[in-house]
Amino acid sequence: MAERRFGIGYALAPKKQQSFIQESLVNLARSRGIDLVRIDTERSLADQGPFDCVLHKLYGDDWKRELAEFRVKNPDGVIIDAPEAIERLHNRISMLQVVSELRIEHESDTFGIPKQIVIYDKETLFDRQAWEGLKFPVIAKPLVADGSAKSHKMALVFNHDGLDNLKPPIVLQEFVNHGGVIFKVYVVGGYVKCVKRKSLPDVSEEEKLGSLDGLMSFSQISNLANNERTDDKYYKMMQLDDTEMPPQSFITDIARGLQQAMKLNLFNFDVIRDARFGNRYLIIDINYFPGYAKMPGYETVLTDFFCDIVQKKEKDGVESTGLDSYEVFSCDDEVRKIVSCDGDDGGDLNLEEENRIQV
Ligand SMILES: O=P(O)(O)O[C@@H]1[C@@H](OP(=O)(O)O)[C@H](OP(=O)(O)O)[C@H](O)[C@H](OP(=O)(O)O)[C@H]1OP(=O)(O)O
Ligand SMILES: Nc1ncnc2c1ncn2[C@@H]1O[C@H](COP(=O)(O)OP(=O)(O)O)[C@@H](O)[C@H]1O
Ligand SMILES: [Mg+2]
Ligand SMILES: [Mg+2]
Repeated sequence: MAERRFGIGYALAPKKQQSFIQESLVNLARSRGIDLVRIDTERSLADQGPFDCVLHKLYGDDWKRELAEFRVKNPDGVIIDAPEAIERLHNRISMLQVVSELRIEHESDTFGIPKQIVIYDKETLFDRQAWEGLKFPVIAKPLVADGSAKSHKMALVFNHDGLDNLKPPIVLQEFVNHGGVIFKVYVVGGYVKCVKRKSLPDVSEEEKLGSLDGLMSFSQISNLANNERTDDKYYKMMQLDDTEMPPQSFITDIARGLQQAMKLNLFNFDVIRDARFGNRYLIIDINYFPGYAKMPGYETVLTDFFCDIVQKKEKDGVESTGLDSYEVFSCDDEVRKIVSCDGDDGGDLNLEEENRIQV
């Protein structure tokens, strides 16, 4: 009998497609019975395929409608992941709210998020009362995290003078010294991998007091222009060798907790270790469908995941995958309100190029 083959359609932005859909991944998947097929976003999704599974990272209501139509016409198809679940990550407040709701006990380590406030208008930005409990320096982040270059444009703000350059809606988050190294935890279904990356350097007491500009801007600090991130040379170059990793079981528990709470399979989160304590970890960012190609052995990890999904679906039906795509996650009205901020209201830090941090 001919081997049963499975079709997985992918809908990705061109840059993402280029980095993720590598020949090595396509070939490995094919050798294990899975055909990765590009979805033509100019045509109706429901008219393409047939797909056992749809993999996607696209934004907007049109795309959500395409997925809804696909779901109606293909009740057996799996959508990874549900657009409603992904939307939580498009807003830097709702993104981290889920962390505060996790209950994980660990003998020696604790976790949380940095102190932060959301600012919707200039008036509140300069209102000292709104700032109660928050200390300089702070990082100003655009409220919306929609994958645009603008949504990654941040500023380290040292004092009130630095506030003039900010354009709400923004999140102001306390900057926490963490030894210049960030931990990125990649999750693919049941797989969890933690790697080290370069981060912003610590800020000394003198720098806190002496900054003339009041603000320095930066963007995507943990991403290098060159691609050599996974080998020994990279770690030496970045002097990451000496940094101790967080306990694996602790990180895995957080990853599983986040996965269950968010109902997502493909994401990563950024963690820093608070230099004041050494056993206190802070989650600062969660990203949907991150740059997996940077993960060592990504082809095998992703192919294993694809096989797992289609086999579960084949054996026990779509419900068994745990990926019923239109299950809307429960959230309160406030979250619902702030996650639905489409359009050009994502805040813009409006920063001068000369303020860029050199690392
Ligand atoms: O492109 P890459 O490989 O740098 O991946 C980006 C991620 O880098 P990471 O894997 O965390 O190092 C990146 O993570 P950070 O936000 O930089 O922590 C984002 O996930 C980014 O997606 P988006 O622009 O937020 O939609 C990711 O960009 P897209 O590939 O999804 O455009
Ligand atoms: N609260 C914080 N304290 C210290 N450094 C931070 C903090 N928040 C962010 N950073 C630094 O800024 C970088 C970008 O912030 P992040 O929230 O991850 O945004 P992005 O979505 O663009 O990756 C992080 O990788 C880290 O180096
Ligand atoms: Mg990040
Ligand atoms: Mg991010």
